[in-house]
Order: sequence, then structure tokens, then C-alpha cells
Amino acid sequence: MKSGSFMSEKSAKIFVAGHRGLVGSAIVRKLHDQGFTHLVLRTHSELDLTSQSDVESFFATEKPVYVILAAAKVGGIHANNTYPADFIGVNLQIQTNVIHSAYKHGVKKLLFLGSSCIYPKFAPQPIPESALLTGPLEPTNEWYAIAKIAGIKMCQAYRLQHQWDAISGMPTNLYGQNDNFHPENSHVLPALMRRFHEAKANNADEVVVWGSGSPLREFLHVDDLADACVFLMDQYSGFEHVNVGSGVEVTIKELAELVKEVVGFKGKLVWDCTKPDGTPRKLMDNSKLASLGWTPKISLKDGLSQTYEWYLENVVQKKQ
Ligand SMILES: NC(=O)C1=CN([C@@H]2O[C@H](COP(=O)(O)OP(=O)(O)OC[C@H]3O[C@@H](n4cnc5c(N)ncnc54)[C@H](OP(=O)(O)O)[C@@H]3O)[C@@H](O)[C@H]2O)C=CC1
Ligand SMILES: C[C@H]1O[C@H](OP(=O)(O)OP(=O)(O)OC[C@H]2O[C@@H](n3cnc4c(=O)[nH]c(N)nc43)[C@H](O)[C@@H]2O)[C@@H](O)[C@@H](O)C1=O
Repeated sequence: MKSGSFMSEKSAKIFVAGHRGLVGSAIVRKLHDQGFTHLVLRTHSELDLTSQSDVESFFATEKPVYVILAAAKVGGIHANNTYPADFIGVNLQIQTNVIHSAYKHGVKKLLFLGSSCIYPKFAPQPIPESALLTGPLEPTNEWYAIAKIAGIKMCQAYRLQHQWDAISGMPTNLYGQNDNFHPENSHVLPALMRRFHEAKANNADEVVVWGSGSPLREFLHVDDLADACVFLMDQYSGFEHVNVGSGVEVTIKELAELVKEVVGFKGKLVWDCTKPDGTPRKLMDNSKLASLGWTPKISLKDGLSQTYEWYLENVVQKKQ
């Protein structure tokens, strides 16, 4: 189902929740590029989205017209596995508060972002939207996945009961500027970029990479995701969530070799098989979004080079 008025309302008030994160910052850049003039932004310290009363008074006062929910407790396989209570609890709180107050205060349309980890561990590949809730989840991220599934279902329930335009996008693994480069808690791509960079700077002979190297992952540049989010806000008002991926998958070993090349590290890789592999494969079926008219533009090679340049200028140089 198409809606099609978002792009014609460039002065409408838009709340981008999580605007300093990887995804939120890319969405803000995209909205500015597209000529949107009235973004409402709050840092975590200005507005804690886990506080129901604070979220409620924010919506009562600001009354945004559109909401893009890119605030969440996010992390890689180790963080998900180590802090299950935070990943389920914080995410349920943020999304429940924002979705309910947005509905209550007359928001016209809301986009909720989930993740490809909502699908069963052994889902058919590529994974269609219809695979949701058809099998057991991957244990390393089931707490986060359950929260994200609840978010999809909340959007669907509010649409059914209140005819409210809440939609959900399910991005694949993302990367790009403003990513989290924490050594343990980040996702694989920024973790390896940092590790290879530091190994090169310290003339180290080897770099440790987690797991067996055999899992397959699909990576999408965050600027492509932001473009897809704006597209969905404008063009999609359906009940079902929509997959957002690149359609290209690589093994973790191939990814490690690519990052190594982009960074220019000359040593060898050592695999730490005490670390979990996680789900063996999660390539999404992106045909629904393609049939609506959206496809990604940034190749993994170009995206990696761009991200490394950003990392050098914004993380490495700022530390010096
Ligand atoms: N990164 C990825 O690979 C993927 C991400 N996604 C989804 O995209 C969305 C954004 O993820 P991403 O940009 O990577 O995450 P980030 O961690 O980069 O950004 C999340 C943002 O949310 C804010 N935030 C967290 N908790 C609160 C809170 N209690 N109150 C207010 N703000 C808060 C953070 O602020 P602060 O840092 O100050 O706490 C941060 O700005 C999430 O819904 C995630 O599930 C989906 C698939 C893959
Ligand atoms: C987006 C998605 O992200 C998470 O799922 P994931 O795809 O498993 O995420 P990941 O990026 O952390 O790992 C991908 C693969 O890479 C391997 N790996 C190698 N070396 C490092 C490494 O140094 N760090 C990390 N994190 N992983 C490494 C790692 O062992 C695994 O096999 C979800 O929890 C959930 O948050 C979610 O939705």
C-alpha cells in the first residue's frame, strides 16, 4: 500500500529518536539533503526514552507530525550475549513509550526499526518477511530479537485497532560513519576496522578475529538504509514489516580480508574459536522493497573505504 505525502511536507515537524547514533545521524543527514527543515532532536541526556513520563511530556509539548525511531540499546554478538536484561528491557521500554505516546499525541506516521535477527536461526535463505515467528531464534540475540518482534507487533496492533500509520523496517547488518568502534561491544565490521588499524599502527604481526570465519552476513551501508527509511516514510503504509538489505553476503573470513586490505594491514589473521559464531547465515529476501521501487547504491568495497576515511579523520585524529 502506498501513502506518498511525506516528501511533500518538507516543513513538517519530524522527531528522529537516536539522532547521534549510526542510523539516526544518517537519517538526519538524508532528511537535511532532501530539504526537510523542521527536525526535532533530543540527546539521551536531554530525554531518556526509557522514562514513560518524560516521553509523554515531550510528545505533549512538541507534537511532532512524523517519528523515525532509531534509538535503541544496540551492540554486537558479545554485548547481546552479555547484557540480555538490558537488550530486552531497555528496548521494550523505549519502543513502548515512543510508539504509545506518538499515537496518543496525534503523530501522523511512525517508522520503527527492527533488525534481521528477528528471524529464526534456521530460516529459509534468502529470508522472506513471512519467516517471522516460524522457528526458534539464535540464542546469542534472542532477548534483543524478542523486543524487536514486540515492536513490530505493537505497530501492527495500533494499525489494526486505531487505523494508525505505524510501519516497521528490518535492516540487515549496518556500517558507516558514526558507528560504535568499541573493541568488545561493537559489531564485527567496526571492531575489525579498529583492530586492524591499531595492529598496523603498532607493527603487530597478527590480528585475532572471533569465531570460525564461516558465518555469512549481509552488510548495508547506513546511507543506503537512511535513503530506504525516507523512501518507506513516503511510499509504504502496509501492515507487514519490510526487509532492508543489500542482497550481497560475505563470510566473516571474506569480510576480515576485505577490511584488512582497506586498512593496509600486512600481518596474519588468527581465529579465536572460543568466541561464538552466532547465526550461520542471515541473507534477507529484499524483493518486497525492490518491488516498491527501492534498491541500494553503495558497494561494500566503496562503503568500507569511505568508513575507514571517516574513522581516520574523526576517531584516530581526534585522539591525537
Ligand atoms: N547497527 C546495526 O548494524 C543495526 C541497527 N539496527 C537498528 O537501527 C536502530 C539504530 O541502531 P544504531 O544507530 O546502530 O545504534 P546506535 O547505538 O549507534 O544508536 C542508538 C542511539 O539511541 C540512543 N539511545 C539509546 N538509549 C536511549 C535512551 N534510553 N534514551 C534516549 N536515547 C537513547 C543512543 O544514545 P546514547 O548513545 O547517548 O545512549 C544512540 O544515539 C536500532 O533500532 C537498531 O536495532 C538494525 C539492524 C542492524
Ligand atoms: C546486527 C546484528 O548484530 C548481532 O548479530 P551478529 O550479526 O552475529 O553480529 P556481530 O557483528 O557482532 O558478529 C558477526 C559475526 O562476526 C564475528 N566476529 C569476528 N570478529 C568479531 C569481532 O571482533 N567483533 C564482533 N562483534 N564480531 C566478530 C562474530 O563472531 C559473528 O560470527 C546481533 O547480536 C544483533 O545485534 C543484530 O541484529
